[in-house]
Amino acid sequence: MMLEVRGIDTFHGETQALFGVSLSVGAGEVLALLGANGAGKTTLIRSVLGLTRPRRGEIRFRDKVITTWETHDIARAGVGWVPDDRRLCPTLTVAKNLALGTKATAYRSWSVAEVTEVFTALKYLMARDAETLSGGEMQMVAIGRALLGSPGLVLFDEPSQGLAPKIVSDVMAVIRRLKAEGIASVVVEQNADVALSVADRAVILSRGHVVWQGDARELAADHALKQSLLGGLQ
Ligand SMILES: Nc1ncnc2c1ncn2[C@@H]1O[C@H](COP(=O)(O)OP(=O)(O)OP(=O)(O)O)[C@@H](O)[C@H]1O
Repeated sequence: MMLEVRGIDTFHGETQALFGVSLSVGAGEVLALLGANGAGKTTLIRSVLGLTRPRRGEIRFRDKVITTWETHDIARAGVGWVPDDRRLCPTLTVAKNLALGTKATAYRSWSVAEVTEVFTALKYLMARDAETLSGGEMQMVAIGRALLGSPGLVLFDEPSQGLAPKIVSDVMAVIRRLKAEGIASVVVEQNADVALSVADRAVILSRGHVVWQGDARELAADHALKQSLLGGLQ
């Protein structure tokens, strides 16, 4: 198993955001993590990354308990992150932003040439400061940076948010390519149909609780189930 989250309770101050949440992601598996605003999706990602630590429960990555590891050690173990707000260094060039994310792990390394092969537009943007990029271009840099970090698992937080349909489909193609190479992904999405189009399995959170988990295709095909679980979110 690539990632196993077992019964975590995570708080922001005194406010509990996750209640006994458990989920798992196998090698090369794509998990869609769905739910309304405030359901706890980002908190789950932050818990895995050691940014907001769970008070109870356990997180394992490749059978190692990482619950109390430092964030940089979790990254070095092969957990990649594409944050919803991209988190680029605004006054550094695209090339420097990509270089900052580059590291070796136990997983396959990516070259800048491979990243620009995936996102061809990046080739012509290398010398531009990150703050001058469009939202879609920033997202490509954020994903490229995650790939250059040689991940075995990538946590995508709202990858389609604010992007044109063409870029959304490029991003989903990257997730499929990662899968073909055995790299697992967790895809947090407000847009359920986009995430379900690439996912093997889905987990739905509601107010910090897992309320459904199962086969992504089954959920995608069952309009009534989607409606009852996700309401207007599809
Ligand atoms: N820094 C914080 N301080 C206090 N409460 C927080 C903080 N971050 C999140 N929360 C609360 O924790 C709960 C879960 O939030 P979280 O951001 O994980 O949800 P989400 O599913 O990612 O939502 P969204 O789709 O809106 O990003 C919400 O009730 C939110 O208000």
